[in-house]
Amino acid sequence: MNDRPSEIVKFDNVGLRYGTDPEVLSDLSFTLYPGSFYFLTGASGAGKTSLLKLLYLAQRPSRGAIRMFGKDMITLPRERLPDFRRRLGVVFQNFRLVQHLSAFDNVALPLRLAGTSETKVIKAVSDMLEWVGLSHRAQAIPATMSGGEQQRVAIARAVIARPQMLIADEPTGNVDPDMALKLLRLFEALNNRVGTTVVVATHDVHLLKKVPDSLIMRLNKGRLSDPTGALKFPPRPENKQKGGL
Ligand SMILES: Nc1ncnc2c1ncn2[C@@H]1O[C@H](COP(=O)(O)OP(=O)(O)OP(=O)(O)O)[C@@H](O)[C@H]1O
Repeated sequence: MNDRPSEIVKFDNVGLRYGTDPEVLSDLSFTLYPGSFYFLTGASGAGKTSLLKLLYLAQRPSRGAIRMFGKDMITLPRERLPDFRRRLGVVFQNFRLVQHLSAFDNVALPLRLAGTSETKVIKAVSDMLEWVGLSHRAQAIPATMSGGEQQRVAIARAVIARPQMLIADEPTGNVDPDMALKLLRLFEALNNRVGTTVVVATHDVHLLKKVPDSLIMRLNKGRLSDPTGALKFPPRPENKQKGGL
């Protein structure tokens, strides 16, 4: 039985200010649908990271309503947030790898937290490291890795447990164009085969054209526009959720 909500995220008139500063996000009203692939674009300082922080529940809005997974996130008790965060895979702009753990153990974290058997962890993490071209760096700790390598570890960690929603902040900012495309294909595979809703913030306009079915959200000085109009009539990806990654 499919008990997934018909919308995964709903923002209604959301605003965000830091302290007493003017709002950095204003009047955001939009819906994200399960299984869709969204790009969030906008100039530096437009508010992309701030919007992603609201999505990955690191920040509460100053006003407005946010529903995620069918629940009101504004009134949700703080102690229930971890339940919802576990459904999300997040690629942070500054990676946030655990510095004393190897690449392998960083990627394994979400599976081990979920109680996955060690045999399955070894297979899944080895396959994932191979996909992102880091098999030979499995035992390296983050401080000895390049920015691009750390970024790939962060991406592998975010997708390994097949989250319901993947939120990625400039996930290809530190890799060359070939690797950027490969990582995008990984997100697409997760989106197509597992049905993960994907939200990727990027400056890179070339990236947008690489995912034909993607929807574009554009931020300009904290306000959202929808240049393709697609957000108003989001596709219902009934043909997704076909199988494993
Ligand atoms: N913790 C904070 N405290 C105060 N102001 C902040 C904070 N985080 C972000 N801002 C301000 O909010 C605005 C939006 O920043 P944000 O990082 O969300 O934009 P962005 O579009 O992600 O930028 P970039 O592409 O450069 O990462 C900026 O004016 C920034 O200075």
